[in-house]
Amino acid sequence: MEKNRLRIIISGGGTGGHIFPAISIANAIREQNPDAEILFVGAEGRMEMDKVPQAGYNIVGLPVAGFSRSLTPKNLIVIIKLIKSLLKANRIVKHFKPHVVVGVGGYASGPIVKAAQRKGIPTLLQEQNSYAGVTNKLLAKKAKTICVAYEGMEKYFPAQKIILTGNPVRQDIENLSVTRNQGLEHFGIGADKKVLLVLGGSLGARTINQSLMASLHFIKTRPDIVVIWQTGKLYYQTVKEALDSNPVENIRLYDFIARMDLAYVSANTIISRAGAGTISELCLVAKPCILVPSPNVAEDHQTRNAQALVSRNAAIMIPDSQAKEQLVKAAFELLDNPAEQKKLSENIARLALRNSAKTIALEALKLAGIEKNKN
Ligand SMILES: CC(=O)N[C@H]1[C@@H](OP(=O)(O)OP(=O)(O)OC[C@H]2O[C@@H](n3ccc(=O)[nH]c3=O)[C@H](O)[C@@H]2O)O[C@H](CO)[C@@H](O)[C@@H]1O
Repeated sequence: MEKNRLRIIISGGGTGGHIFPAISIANAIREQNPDAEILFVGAEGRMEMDKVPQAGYNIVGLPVAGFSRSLTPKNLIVIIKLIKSLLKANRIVKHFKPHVVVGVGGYASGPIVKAAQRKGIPTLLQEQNSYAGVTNKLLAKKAKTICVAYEGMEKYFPAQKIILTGNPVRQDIENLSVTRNQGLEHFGIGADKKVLLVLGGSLGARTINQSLMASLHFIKTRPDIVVIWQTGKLYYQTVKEALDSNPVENIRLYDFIARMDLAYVSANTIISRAGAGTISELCLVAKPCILVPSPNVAEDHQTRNAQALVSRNAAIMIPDSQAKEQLVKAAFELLDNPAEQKKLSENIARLALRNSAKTIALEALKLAGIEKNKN
């Protein structure tokens, strides 16, 4: 460790929704300050322990785990792990001596941000959702800056600390540089077709998959529409086998789509879960969409994310419980209604927030005592 180098810890993870923004913030800090020493702190055994090194950063894991919502003896183990994590977090902070610590939510950010706050090191929180997670709410009291993606977050955090930055989005999606024709070619779709893109978040969505499975005969009746369908890794094989025995020409099936930029430019309408990162992208690419919030997330935060759009006529929402009957029919109706598509796409575009990773990086540098030019 060099004495004069800027040192920053970025902590959190769990799902793609936390890790991708964390990596974007790190990249933006590096761009501003190429010498900065950046250390990630994640949860042992979680996705960040692979994804962060792949992105070229060092990561240390804490033995932290989540509490079970019901009273079970397992929670005793969780408490022991939490104590161990707090001790390890203290050691990391003592040894690495960060100038600032950034927490993006998820298990690991709790102990490390807390350890930094106890030592008087400035901390910055990033909340991706329109509803604050428990960890971020607890850490907010002593945090210096809280970067959020939705208006109205003073319900959860002290208003004077909040900065509306939006969620970091990959460059190739924020500044789309591909054409629709390139997209259609990539997915093997004719230029005269309408495209429905179906997304289930980084892990895939069971209900959305079941809704499409239940509508295969209906999809077949519309050869003018092509469906690009992302199932998620877990569900891919089952769906593929069903389609192998009952082929549907106008479906393109994927477990995960690497080129989301090409998928977005191709789409006329999108069906999606309401994860915060995906919503930030939908605002930037300004596409009409139908959101089916996952009912399986903490405090039903995806419904709140979706409502923030629906209340501004910027998206349609269908509850998970009604998706099987309504989803595909509603999507095809929207595909057949250019005026409604135009209205939704104009309204969702108004909610787009740009340059989020850079803005957050500049705020972190400010806390570290380094002022940078905003342009
Ligand atoms: C089940 C769960 O816990 N979901 C949470 C998780 O969502 P999840 O991990 O699904 O994350 P988001 O919706 O925020 O982001 C998904 C990211 O994966 C990318 N992508 C997705 C599919 C694909 O085929 N290819 C691809 O690259 C998207 O472009 C996007 O960048 O974190 C979000 C942010 O805290 C939360 O709002 C979600 O509630």
